[in-house]
Amino acid sequence: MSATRIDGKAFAAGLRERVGVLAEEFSAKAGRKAGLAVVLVGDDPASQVYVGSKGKATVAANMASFEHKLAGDTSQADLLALIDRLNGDDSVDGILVQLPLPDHLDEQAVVDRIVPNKDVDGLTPVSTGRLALGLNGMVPCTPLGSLMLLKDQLGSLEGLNAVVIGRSILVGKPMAQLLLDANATVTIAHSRTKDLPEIVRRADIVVAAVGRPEMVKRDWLKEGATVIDVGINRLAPAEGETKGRLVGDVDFGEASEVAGAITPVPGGVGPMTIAVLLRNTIVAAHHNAGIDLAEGAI
Ligand SMILES: NC(=O)C1=CN([C@@H]2O[C@H](COP(=O)(O)OP(=O)(O)OC[C@H]3O[C@@H](n4cnc5c(N)ncnc54)[C@H](OP(=O)(O)O)[C@@H]3O)[C@@H](O)[C@H]2O)C=CC1
Ligand SMILES: Nc1nc(=O)c2c([nH]1)NC[C@@H]1CN(c3ccc(C(=O)N[C@@H](CCC(=O)O)C(=O)O)cc3)C=[N+]21
Repeated sequence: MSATRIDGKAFAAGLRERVGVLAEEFSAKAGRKAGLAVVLVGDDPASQVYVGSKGKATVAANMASFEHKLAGDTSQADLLALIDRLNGDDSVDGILVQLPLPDHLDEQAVVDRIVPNKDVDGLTPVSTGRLALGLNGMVPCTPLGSLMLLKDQLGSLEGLNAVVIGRSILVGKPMAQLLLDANATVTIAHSRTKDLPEIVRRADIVVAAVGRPEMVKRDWLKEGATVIDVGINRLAPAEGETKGRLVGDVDFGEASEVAGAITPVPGGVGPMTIAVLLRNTIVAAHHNAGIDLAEGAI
């Protein structure tokens, strides 16, 4: 049996298209474009690429993109001062600080400084608290994009056993919360989990968000399971390659033989993250400008 390949890239393109239409209408009503500011500290080449592609996608969706690239030795005070400036700038609707930050910076203090109504990454205490309480609010992009793919694939998630591998604030925890809200039965696994393959074998839904290349193997999966591979790992270049291959946390070749459906890397969750970031930004822009956006409009 060969699994259905879940085409995140195509789903994301559709979402970006709808965001683009809403953004066009927003500009006409508000007399300004919706704006997203992305802050990058240091010159990690992979992060540079993400920031560049986010910027292009933002402009393509009829929104304004503000990129702030700061030196790797930027001080906490200077970074907080930039956040304060963006908080007070009416042309900025969303602020994303690319994580991880260099070690000398206090990540949570920086994220906490973002005003909740511009928290398009859903990482401030207000956003995480609202998600925990089941209230409307900004939801982190990768988990929300993953949930969209799951609902598209499966319809109702009610009563399904879901195993999330990883418990980060950015991915694992909010993913588990969303699955719980969708009435799945949720298990969260992490680096101290015992008998991980056995736990994963019980799952109808597996979300892998670990950061370990091709960790999840064929015999970890129940026949027909739906697999969401969040991992983005760059392998070392093979002979004759200049750049190593990009792989997920799941061994795609093996898993495809048992899973019912699976997201590829690249072309799965990654493009959804960017599309949902734009979606969150247009939602924030409507709130910030006091313009109604119908429930379920996007
Ligand atoms: N596709 C996309 O859009 C995105 C992809 N990513 C990718 O997703 C992956 C995870 O990202 P993120 O959540 O930020 O990573 P973190 O490093 O913050 O978290 C990794 C989690 O995996 C757990 N873990 C580590 N090793 C094991 C193991 N051997 N067995 C079980 N659990 C383990 C850790 O457990 P513990 O808590 O005990 O340390 C931790 O909870 C990365 O590859 C990242 O690049 C991230 C964001 C967006
Ligand atoms: N505050 C914060 N929020 C984030 O959401 C965040 C972050 N920090 N730090 C880094 C991770 C990583 N991340 C990705 C987004 C898109 C792709 C993506 O589009 N990937 C393409 C391939 C890209 C390529 O070829 O390099 C794909 O999977 O098809 C990947 C990874 C967001 N992150």
